[in-house]
Amino acid sequence: MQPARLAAYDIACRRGDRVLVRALSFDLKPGEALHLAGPNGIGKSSVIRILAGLLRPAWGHVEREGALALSDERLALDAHRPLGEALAFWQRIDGGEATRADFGLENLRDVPVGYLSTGQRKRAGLARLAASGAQIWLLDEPLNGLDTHWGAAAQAAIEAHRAMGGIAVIASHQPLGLQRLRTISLLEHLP
Ligand SMILES: Nc1ncnc2c1ncn2[C@@H]1O[C@H](COP(=O)(O)OP(=O)(O)OP(=O)(O)O)[C@@H](O)[C@H]1O
Repeated sequence: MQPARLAAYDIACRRGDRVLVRALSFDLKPGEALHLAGPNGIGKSSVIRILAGLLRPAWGHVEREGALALSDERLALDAHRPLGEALAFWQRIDGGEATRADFGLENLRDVPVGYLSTGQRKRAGLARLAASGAQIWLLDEPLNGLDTHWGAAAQAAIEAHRAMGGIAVIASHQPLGLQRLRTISLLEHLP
């Protein structure tokens, strides 16, 4: 894996006519993880979209070195295809290697993506992320909809990614059980 880096310099986030977050800076190197914390509506998803390059910061800038993959509530898999086919299709496009992370999807490979339950959809999204080969993972509420077992499996997959030199940014209002985790509360970055 090429050395990755993700850094934010004095970022401000505006949505509509409201500034949500200001003066947010960090610098993440291989193996590091950041938890963006804060209550509903504070701007966690908006910051993730800025880091992904999908939303322009009102101020400041982001520097990325390495490929980036995003997992959020929008499942990036074709709803009408069987899950196994949908994952294989994107794995060919994304060009990643087969992942060892187990999201318990083996028995669901013939089920159309659109029929998956909330937790199964979340696991499918994480499986696509894990198979992408991207060094930088952006995860927006990765534990939402997951039971205790699969919540722990998702966090184990993040730890395995870090152990291989990957970077993870996790936006979540829930506590996380990751090692050496840096936490930034967006409550400390209100305008
Ligand atoms: N396109 C938009 N235009 C204007 N306001 C928006 C837009 N998208 C989101 N917002 C507002 O920005 C604020 C932050 O939303 P965001 O989804 O980033 O918060 P969050 O911290 O991720 O919340 P949650 O924990 O509920 O997912 C909310 O008040 C939301 O209504």
